[in-house]
Amino acid sequence: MMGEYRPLGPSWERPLTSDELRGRLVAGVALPQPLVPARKLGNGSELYDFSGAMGCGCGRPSVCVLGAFDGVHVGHRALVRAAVDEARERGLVSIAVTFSPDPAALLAGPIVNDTLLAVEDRARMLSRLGLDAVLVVPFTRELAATSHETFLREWLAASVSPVSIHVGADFRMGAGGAGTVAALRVVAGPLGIDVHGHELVSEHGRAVSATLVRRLIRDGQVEDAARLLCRDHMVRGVVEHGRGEGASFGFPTANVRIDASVCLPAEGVYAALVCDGSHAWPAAVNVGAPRSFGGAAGEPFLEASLVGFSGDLYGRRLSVSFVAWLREPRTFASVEELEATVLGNVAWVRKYLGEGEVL
Ligand SMILES: Cc1cc2nc3c(=O)[nH]c(=O)nc-3n(C[C@H](O)[C@H](O)[C@H](O)COP(=O)(O)O)c2cc1C
Ligand SMILES: Nc1ncnc2c1ncn2[C@@H]1O[C@H](COP(=O)(O)OP(=O)(O)OP(=O)(O)O)[C@@H](O)[C@H]1O
Repeated sequence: MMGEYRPLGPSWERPLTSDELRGRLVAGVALPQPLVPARKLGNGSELYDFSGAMGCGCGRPSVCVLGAFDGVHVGHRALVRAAVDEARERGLVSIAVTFSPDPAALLAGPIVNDTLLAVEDRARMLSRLGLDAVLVVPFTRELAATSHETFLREWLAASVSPVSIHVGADFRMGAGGAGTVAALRVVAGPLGIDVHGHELVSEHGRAVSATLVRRLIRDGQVEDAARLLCRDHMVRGVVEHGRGEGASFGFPTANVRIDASVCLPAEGVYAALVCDGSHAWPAAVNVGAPRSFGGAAGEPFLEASLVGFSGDLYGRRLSVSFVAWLREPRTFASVEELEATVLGNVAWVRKYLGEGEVL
């Protein structure tokens, strides 16, 4: 039960149970799950050795999965499962080799609000899928210009000794994206490394990708995104002082400065779970500066009205997990209308996510 995310479906015909709420927080790594400290390797990459299988070096033969794995969506999970299964059967070490920043982000230029999971949360999420280790390779322009032959022979083979590599059928790496599955096989074969190119996991005929999940989130379709992520999309940030008027409206709010580069959902109002690391509350969340008070569309802004919380959260680091879309942002003609509408949103949250503290 714990750690399981089960979508309720579009109907919301019943409230989530407290087990389901806790399960969603665990599945989304909103709770602080211990993560082994990363070990810096000579080549600048960082190794998270979850099972201790890597010992003092990376010399043991391994089964590898390769890619950015932003979001750790259902397609990434299938690939990791195949690698973990093979490693278990053959008594080998399983390892995800991932890159930071996401190669697509670096190559596309400065993209704001795009990351689904910060690298530590990505490692946390991958650790839960049974992998022995995650290697985070710093993705630089120099690495981008490195050929797939060089990366495979001199980099990968030297650092994680792969005997088998699992990637998606669309995978490409190395300079100019020349390292397709077929091209990797040409280089890997003589080195005694198998390359498995897996058919992509699809939904409704569309391959699942981090790009698709980002698009859904930016459109406010957080429940569809959650189905593909197997968890609620979560962002983290620190509580700052706002204008302080919310308290007098009958709904105090925490203004959260979201970490830069995180993929923020479409402007609008959501039902969410807010967690400070040890406690969590249901919340009605507004994304986007309040338009009734001169806020302009597009300003990065998030405020949460927590159900069952009273106290001070200033300076605290919170996670916000988006559970359901409630409505579009509005410019209200009067404070009374604003207050009634927001209190109506809070009532929805109270009904479906509970009356107060989840943890
Ligand atoms: C769940 C929720 C929904 C909100 N929806 C809107 C909205 O649609 N339009 C708007 O102008 N402000 C909206 N607000 C923002 C309020 O106007 C804001 O909380 C109020 O101005 C108090 O801000 P302060 O805490 O910075 O003083 C919403 C706030 C919350 C918590
Ligand atoms: N739907 C999928 N099914 C199976 N494997 C996948 C799927 N999507 C990606 N992969 C594989 O997972 C690894 C990590 O891929 P990557 O991080 O590039 O994912 P992505 O979701 O396609 O990202 P983006 O949309 O940003 O390009 C790669 O080997 C990739 O081929």
